[in-house]
This record gives sequence, C-alpha cells and structure tokens, in this order.
Amino acid sequence: MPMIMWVKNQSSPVDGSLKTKIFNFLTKLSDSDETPGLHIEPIQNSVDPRARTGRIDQQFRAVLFRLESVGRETTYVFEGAYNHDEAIERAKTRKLQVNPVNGVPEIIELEAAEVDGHGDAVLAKAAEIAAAQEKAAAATARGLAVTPLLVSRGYTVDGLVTEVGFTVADAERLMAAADEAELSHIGEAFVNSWQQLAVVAMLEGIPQERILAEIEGPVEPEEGEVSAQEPLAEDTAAESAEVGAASKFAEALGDAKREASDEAEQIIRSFEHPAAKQQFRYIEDQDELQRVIESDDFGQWIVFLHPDQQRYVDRDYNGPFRLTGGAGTGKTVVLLHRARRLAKANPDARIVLTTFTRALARMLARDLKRLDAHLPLASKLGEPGIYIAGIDQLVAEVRRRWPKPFDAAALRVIGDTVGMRNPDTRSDDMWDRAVGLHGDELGPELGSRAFAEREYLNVVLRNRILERDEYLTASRAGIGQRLGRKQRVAMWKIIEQFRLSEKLDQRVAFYELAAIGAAMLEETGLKLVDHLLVDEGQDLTAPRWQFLRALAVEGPNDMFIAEDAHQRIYGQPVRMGALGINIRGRSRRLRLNYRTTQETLDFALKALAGETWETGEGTAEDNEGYVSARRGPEPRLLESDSGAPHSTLIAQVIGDWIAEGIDPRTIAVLGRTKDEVTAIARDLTRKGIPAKGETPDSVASASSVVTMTMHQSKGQEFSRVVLHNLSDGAFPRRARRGATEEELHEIRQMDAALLYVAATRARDELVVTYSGEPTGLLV
Ligand SMILES: Nc1ncnc2c1ncn2[C@@H]1O[C@H](COP(=O)(O)OP(=O)(O)OP(=O)(O)O)[C@@H](O)[C@H]1O
Repeated sequence: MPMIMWVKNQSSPVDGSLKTKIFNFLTKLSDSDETPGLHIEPIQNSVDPRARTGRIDQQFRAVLFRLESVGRETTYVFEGAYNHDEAIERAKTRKLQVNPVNGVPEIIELEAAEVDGHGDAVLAKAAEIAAAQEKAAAATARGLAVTPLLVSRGYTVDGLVTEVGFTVADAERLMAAADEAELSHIGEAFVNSWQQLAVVAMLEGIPQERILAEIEGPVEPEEGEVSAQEPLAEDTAAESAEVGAASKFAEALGDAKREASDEAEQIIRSFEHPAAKQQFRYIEDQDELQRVIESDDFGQWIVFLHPDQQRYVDRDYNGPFRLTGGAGTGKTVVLLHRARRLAKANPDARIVLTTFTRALARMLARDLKRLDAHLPLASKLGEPGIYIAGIDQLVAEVRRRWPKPFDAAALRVIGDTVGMRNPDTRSDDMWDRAVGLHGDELGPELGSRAFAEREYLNVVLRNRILERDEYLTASRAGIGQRLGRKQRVAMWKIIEQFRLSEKLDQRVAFYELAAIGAAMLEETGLKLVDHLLVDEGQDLTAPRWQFLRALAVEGPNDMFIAEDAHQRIYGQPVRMGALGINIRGRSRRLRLNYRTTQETLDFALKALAGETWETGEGTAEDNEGYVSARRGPEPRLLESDSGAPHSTLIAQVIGDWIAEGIDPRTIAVLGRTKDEVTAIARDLTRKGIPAKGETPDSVASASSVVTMTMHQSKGQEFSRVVLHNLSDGAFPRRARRGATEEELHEIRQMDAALLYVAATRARDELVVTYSGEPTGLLV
C-alpha cells in the first residue's frame, strides 16, 4: 500500500468541497495507485521523471512525485491540487530533489534545459558564481552600490551557494537586498521551508558559516538532557538516530548515497532531516489525513513544526525545563505537541496540562483536540492520560477530593480551617482595609497593598508562618526590600488583620488555597502527576509553584514550563529555584514569531524597552534575535478628537477593512476595561458595524467584530486589531494618590506588558487610537 507524504503548500489554497475530494483521492491512493478513476499518470518531457498527475475530479488534478526504492512501499509526495492545465504545467516543471549542499529535500522549478547536471550543482555553478561576483565587484568599483545588508554582514554569493545551498540566482537576489524588509520579502516568497528558515537566520544576524547548523536545529544533547528522541520512520530509525550535526548528516547522506540503489532512496531518507519536518509530513492514517487537510493557514502548527519546536517536543530532560520566547513563537504549540508525544509514548502516564486561567485551559483543551482527537484524556487528577485544567481548578479539585487532610494542612498554613470558606480572586478590599489601619507604621515607601500582599505570598505563606515571632526572624533572602524590626512588627499586624477579615467574611484567597494544597500534598506524599506541562508560567505566584512542585513526581520530564517574562500581567517575578524547581541550565528560547508581522513586533517591543524583565531564574529576559518571518503594513497611530469617543474613528478603520473583504470575525477592538469595550461594541453596532463583547470562551464562535479587554485577549489572535485609547494618562493607568516609587514602577511595568500582549494579538495589521498625546510607553 503506497505511503502518502503531505507537502506544505502556500500556492494551493483549497475550499470546503475540494478538501473532501482531496481526502477521497488520497485515501484511495493510499489503498492502491491502481484504483480505477485515479489516473496516476507520468507527464511527457517533465523535468522530473517521478512527477505524476492524478485525477481529483473533472476540473482538478493532483501533482505528485512517485518514489520507489527497493524494499520499501511506494511513496507518493502530494505537492498540491490545481486546475487541470496548471497541474500539468507544474508537474512538467517541478523537481523533487535533495539539496546537494544541505541535504534537505526541496521542490524546485526548472526549465527542461536545466535538468542535466543540476545534481552536481556546486561544480556546475562555479562559473556562474564567479560571474556574479565579478558583476558585484564591477558595480562597487563604479560606485553604484550602496552596501546591501548581507554584504555589510559579511555574507557572499559563493558562501550562500556552496555553504548554505541556495542557487546562484537566489543568492544574488538575497545579496542585493537593501535592508531587512527587502530580505524578509524575498524570504516570504521562497517555497521551500529550509530557504525560509535560512532567511530568518540571516534576519537574526546569524553568521553565514552557522546558517546551515541553524536550519538543522541544535543537535548535541545539552546539559540536563537525557537523550535525543527524534521519532524516526521505519527501518532507517537506528541509522538516523545518529543524525545530527551538519557533518554527521552529510556523512549519513554519503552512506545513503553509496547504499541506496537510486536517488529515490536518498530523497526518502532526506525526509528525516530536521528542516524537512517543516515542509514534508508522512500521513499515518485517515484521521491524520483529515486533520492535515482541514488545517488552514491558522492551523499549520498542527502539521509542521520548526526544527527548534520539534526538538523541545521530542527531547527528554532529567528535571524541570523552561521554554521561553516572545509572544507568538509557538510556546503553546510546543506544549500541546509535547503532551501528545508523552501520551503516545506511555498511555499510562499521568500528564497534566495547566495554565493561569480557566479560560486559557479551555483553549488548550480545544487546541489539543484539534491536534489529535484520539488522545487518552483523563477525567480527574491522578488518572492516566492528559488532564487539562487551570491551576486554581487543580487546587480546588484537591480540596474537594481530600477535604480532611486539606483542612488539617490549612491549620498549619493559615492557622485556621477553610471548611466552607469561598475562594476569593481579588482580596484587594481586605488588603486595603488592613494597610489602611497599620500602613502608616511601615512608612510611606512600603505602606501599600501591593507590598503587603507580596510579603504575604513570598515570605509568610511560603514559609507557612503562623506566629509573630517566627515572622520577625524569618529569612527574606532574595526578596529585595529590607525590613527593620519595627517595620516587621507593623507588617505582621497588617497580615493578622487580613487573616481576621477573611475569617470573618468566610473567604479565602486563591493563593492561600494553593499554599494549603502544597502543604497537604507534601505532608501526605500524594503524587498525582508524572509529567506536568505549564503554560503562561510568568503569571504564577510562589504558592502556586509550590503546589505544582508538590503535585508532580520528581524525575525525568517532571515539569516543562513555557513562559515569557514580558507578558507578566498578573503576578510578580518568582525565584523558582528557591521553591524546589531547579531549572539550572535547562532553559531555552524560541525566537521566530509566527503570529505577527515584523512591523507589529517592532512596535510592540517599544513598550518593553527600558525595563528589566526578570525570569523565574532571576535572570533578565532578553529579545535578542527575536524576529518575524512576515512583513506587513506599519501600525497606524490615529488621533481622535479630544473628548469625543474613539468609536467614530474605529468605525471608519473597520469599515475600510470590511470593504477590503476582511472577515469581521477576525477583527478585534481591545480596550482596558469591560465598560470601555461594551461601549465600543454598542457604538460600532449603532454605526452599522455589528460588534459584540466576547469572552475567551465565546470568541471562537463570534459572528461579528469582536470587542474584548486586553487582559482577556491573552492567548488569542486576530487578523486585525485596534487598541483603544492608548492616550497619555490612560496608559500607564493612574496610580493612587501618594503611591510609592515602587508602586509607580510596578504599574508602569504591568501596563507595558499588557500593551505588549495586546499589540501582539494582531497577525496582519495593528491600529492604535489616542487623543491628546499617545502613551509614553510607545515612544
Ligand atoms: N510551526 C508553526 N507553523 C505555523 N504556525 C505556527 C507554528 N508554530 C506556531 N504557529 C502559530 O503561531 C501562533 C502563535 O503560537 P502560540 O500561541 O503557540 O505561541 P505562544 O508563544 O504561546 O504565544 P503567546 O505567548 O503570545 O501566547 C499561532 O497562530 C500558531 O498557529
């Protein structure tokens, strides 16, 4: 039975009915290529003798490459579906080959006359390269050339051809790019993923000699890594497990060349190259075929992973691992694929996928289902399979199922049982009351709600302190702010007052519940999870980390944490090492932004400038090499008349987009507060642009323009985004009267993070409205 290889294809968009026909065609083909009606036919005078067309229906033909190698099933590489004539033309002029320099499979376009000698590209092209270089030198001599970007970075045509694998013509075009925008446009137009990856590496500033290693992905096992776990096809597995560094891969290819009876075998083996996974994918069964066909532009992550992403999916680590990366780099995508990989490897494993909010957890559940609807799901904590819940839901479940030990632990953590007390998301009023009573004794610098709450979380709850004397001598190492004895005495009064108010109101804060849950799990030794996968780690507070640490059995792959310090919009930085989560050396970054354009990314990054963003290891998060492969329009800053609602302006912008044919459901207006976004929805609707306030749960089924708060937009994405009222004075938000320096800084930082989160929700275009002056966070 033939095997089917799916190729990522940007030039063959397919609609609903054609999808079904392609599914039927490929299903039949995978049964037998002799099934009547398929008409698998070679093309006369095609540049690739393996090219075939097949009949999808009266109008459409499939373009295929047939690979036959001794001892293997026939493989059909499905390049795409096209109108009859276009399909014939493509099948005639496209060649599937292994790039002779980098060993990655590629599909290239050739004229019939170019066929001969292409395999020996390096030699055949020496003369061309020399000519190109002469031409460039002559231009420079005539003083015509401004120094193009890659020239200034030390790249050469020769190097791009002989070290990376570009054709001379492509290398020349790349070398002529004046700036990053032009380079990026050239990259976007390439059809092969390795070419796109190479251009991204150039945009990141990777030197020419390291580009090849970059597109292969890092290869040597790193500190803390148990082993390389590339999932391998069939009998090439043992051999290919060795595949890695450029030289090793070249060697393997050399061996393959000798061993393989023909070129088809080399092509088949080259599909195992890490960079090939971005473009070529074997279809395992009908379910997978269905998923792959259904995955539209937004769903490419389901099928094709970047070599770095694939690596963090596949590798095993002998302790907690942290994956960081800017917005839109695919951290969540890695978590989902990793959960799947772990579940498939061991169906008995207890895997928990968790994140900061319930709504985000529901999104994870939805996307995991899209990735694979047949994964074993657990219905409660501690069962084999994948269990998905928000962090506080996990705590609540432990409380519900083990009420007695939970209450016993509560006595030891907060000095009281929690019995029927209600969880309380925002304890602000309680803290305000407590600080109002005793804050003066702390002094103006420290007498704030934020400081008291942080002290409670990071010192009192963390160390399970019940008595004043214990607090007075407690270690505050790593906390930053020094406190004298008098101040500690005052702080303890605030904390006692807070605890008393909660008791009287029969309330308990979520972070207290997490602290109690952690204590209970530690005391009972109950370990309910083998592999914990955590998204949005930057927002978790110390007690929640303690809870998660206590939940999982310590050992290989126990905790895999995705986070981005720049997106911390709820909590404070937490030193994870002090909480028993030792990442030391097991932390890596993703750098390629898949979601936004470079223009939007640059704009969003402005909000982060000038601040230090602390990671869970106490180091500073950086943005080096963080790029997008896509370009688009510059974000627009539009001024609205002072005092007037911005909705008139927003209605114009959205009206234009809709007139251009943009689907209204992919447009979002984001504002700071619920009231603000409700008013915008109402105004837009009145102006003839139906819009509705959505929540993270309802947004997937939105039927009109979406309005949402910026906080709710976390984890979402839209084609076009309008950020409402980024005016000076509105952003950063006003602080309370008498706010401390520390509070002001905290507000500024949280609002910068919020702005960054909101701006990076836009895939294609971003518009910002303001009145008076735009916020200083953007300049
Ligand atoms: N390999 C890939 N191929 C195509 N698209 C991808 C790939 N990886 C991620 N994406 C797309 O990039 C977008 C962002 O992915 P994801 O949400 O996983 O990123 P993230 O790093 O978790 O982002 P954020 O931190 O902003 O929540 C999604 O639309 C996803 O489909």
